[in-house]
Amino acid sequence: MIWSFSKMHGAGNDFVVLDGVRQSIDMTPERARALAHRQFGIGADQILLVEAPSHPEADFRYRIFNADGSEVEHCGNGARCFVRFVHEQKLSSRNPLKAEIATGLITLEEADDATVTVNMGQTRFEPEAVAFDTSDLSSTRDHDDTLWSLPLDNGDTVTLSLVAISNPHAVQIVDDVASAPVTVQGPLIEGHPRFANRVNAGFMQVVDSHTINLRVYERGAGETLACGTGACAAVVAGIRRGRLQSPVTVHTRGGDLNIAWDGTQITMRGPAVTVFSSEINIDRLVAQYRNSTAL
Ligand SMILES: N[C@@H](CCC[C@H](N)C(=O)O)C(=O)O
Repeated sequence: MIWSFSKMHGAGNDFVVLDGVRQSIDMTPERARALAHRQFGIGADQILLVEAPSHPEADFRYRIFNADGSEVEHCGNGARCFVRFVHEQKLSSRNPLKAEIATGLITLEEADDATVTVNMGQTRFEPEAVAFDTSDLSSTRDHDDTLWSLPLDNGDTVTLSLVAISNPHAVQIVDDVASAPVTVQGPLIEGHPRFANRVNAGFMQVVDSHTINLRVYERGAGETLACGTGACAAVVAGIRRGRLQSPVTVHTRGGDLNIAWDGTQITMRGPAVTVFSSEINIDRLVAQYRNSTAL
């Protein structure tokens, strides 16, 4: 079966985007892994699938698969690419658009300067919202936030803010993102047994009250050049901790994102870029991927 796709990125967080409205796409974890593989596939942090909605108020349903094949609740950089894709592929000229994600509806608007603004939906802070087991763990208060001290397997203890932007995030403040132990602590936090559904691990350096530097070790994808929901989670955590004021410019390794939070609504503005569009034989790709001796 031949699938048309676009290769896109939002601040360097890259995607294979598929139109499941005009073509029949049966996505499986293995197909997502094969498409996302950097050597044996097209290569992507996430696979995005645009489908017809089931919600009466939505224009489309927007589904997200991590590079490891897991289907997840939200993807901020992907949401911006989703709108650009829908407009470029002439699936709809509507602007703004409403998209159905796993936890509800999000609103997205493309601007004349080629940026996209997304109203990111609900924000929650209870440990249950990120499926975090707090039993016998110590916590402290920092302004409006609760910080959890989590011992890691390597002997480090990290101090985490918990934020769900539909998907789960654990954010810590570090002195310097360049030297932060992202690749050591990231996988230990991501796969910590206290997070029943794993978690995205954010490392935020506060530059001033309207600026942060951010790196995120993403659940199911490893460290990416940018994470949109991670940027939202970091900004919300920083505001709740009294370190930041809305709006905030988030410098990531792949570019800048602008995040605003009024205590209820969180919006993200940033770029969405199409690299190329092409076609792939998905059955042949998966067969080659299965036969690869290197995996
Ligand atoms: N890159 C994304 C987030 C993608 C999903 C995440 N890895 C998860 O598992 O929740 C973004 O831009 O938000």
